[in-house]
Amino acid sequence: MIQINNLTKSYGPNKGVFDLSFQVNEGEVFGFIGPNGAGKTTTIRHLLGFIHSDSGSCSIMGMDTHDFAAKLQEDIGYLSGEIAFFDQMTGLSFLRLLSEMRGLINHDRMNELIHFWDLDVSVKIRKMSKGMKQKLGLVSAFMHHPKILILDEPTSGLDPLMQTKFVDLIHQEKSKGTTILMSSHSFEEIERTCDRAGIIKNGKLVALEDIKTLKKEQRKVFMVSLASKSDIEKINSSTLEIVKQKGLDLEITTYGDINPLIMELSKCKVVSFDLKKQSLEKIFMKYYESGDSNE
Ligand SMILES: Nc1ncnc2c1ncn2[C@@H]1O[C@H](COP(=O)(O)OP(=O)(O)OP(=O)(O)O)[C@@H](O)[C@H]1O
Repeated sequence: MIQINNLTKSYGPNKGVFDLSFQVNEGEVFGFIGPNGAGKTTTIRHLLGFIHSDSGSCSIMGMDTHDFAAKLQEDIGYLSGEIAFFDQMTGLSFLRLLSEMRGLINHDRMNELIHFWDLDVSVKIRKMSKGMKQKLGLVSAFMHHPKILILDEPTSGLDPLMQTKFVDLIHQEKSKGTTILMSSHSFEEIERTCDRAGIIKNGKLVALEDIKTLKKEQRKVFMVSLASKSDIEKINSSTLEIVKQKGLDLEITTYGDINPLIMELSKCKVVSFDLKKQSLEKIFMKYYESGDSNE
C-alpha cells in the first residue's frame, strides 16, 4: 500500500533521510519510531507529496506521492505533527470547511468522532487547549473514512485516558482494513497498536521489528504463589528458570513457550499466578541510545 524506495533527502550530514526503504502492507498498522530529528517527519512529508526527494521515491497504491499528491489526498487521512489551524474559527466551522473542501456530504462519521473524543467544537480554536486541538486534528484526519491514515505523533498532547481511547480507535480502524502509518515516541502505544515498527536513526532505517514476533519471543516473568514447601521443591527440581524465591512465592522466567511452566505447575497447588508486566521498551531503547553501534 505504501512504498518507500531508496528515499534520500539531505539537509546536511545525518540530517534528513538517507537511502530509506520500507513498505507498509494493506491493512497493516506500522509504527515509525526514532529519536528527535531522526527523519520521521521528513519521510512523512514525502508521503504527503509536500517535498521532493533528492533521489529515490515514494508511492501509495502504486502512485508516486509527489506526482499524484492531489489524487492521493482523497484516500489519505493525515495528522500533522504541528497542526496549523485557522485560529479565529470554531472547531465546528473548521471541520465544516474541511468537509466542504473534501466534498463530504455525510457528516455521520464526523459527528461520531466529535462525540467519541468528547470535544466541544463550539469553542474558537485559539481558545482550545493543546489536547483539544489534537482531538480536532484527529477528527479531521479520520472523518472521511480514509483508506490510509498517516499520523505524525498522534497522541502528543493527549492525557493518558485519551491515549487509551486513541488505541481503541486504531483497533477500530484496523478491523475495517485501514492501512496506518504513525510516528510515535510512545513505546507502549506502538506495542499496543502496531503490527510492525520501523526504527529510524540519523535518517537511516536501523531496524524493522515484527511486534507480534517480538512479543512471542519476549522474556516473560511469572509471579507464582504455591500452597506448600513440597510444591516449591517440585518446581526447584524442574528445569524451570527461577529468578526469585521468597517463602512460597516464586518468580519464574519463560522465553516464548509457556507450556513447560504450565505442565510443572499442574503438579502443584497454585495459590496465585500473575504475569509481571514487561514492555518492549528495552528492545526499542537500545536504538535511541547514542553511539555508533546501530549506524
Ligand atoms: N526544511 C528543513 N531544512 C533544514 N533542515 C531540516 C528541514 N526539515 C528537517 N530538517 C532537519 O532534518 C532532520 C530530521 O528532521 P525530522 O523533522 O524529519 O525529524 P523527526 O524524526 O520527525 O524528529 P522529532 O521526533 O523531533 O519530531 C533534523 O535534523 C531537522 O533539523
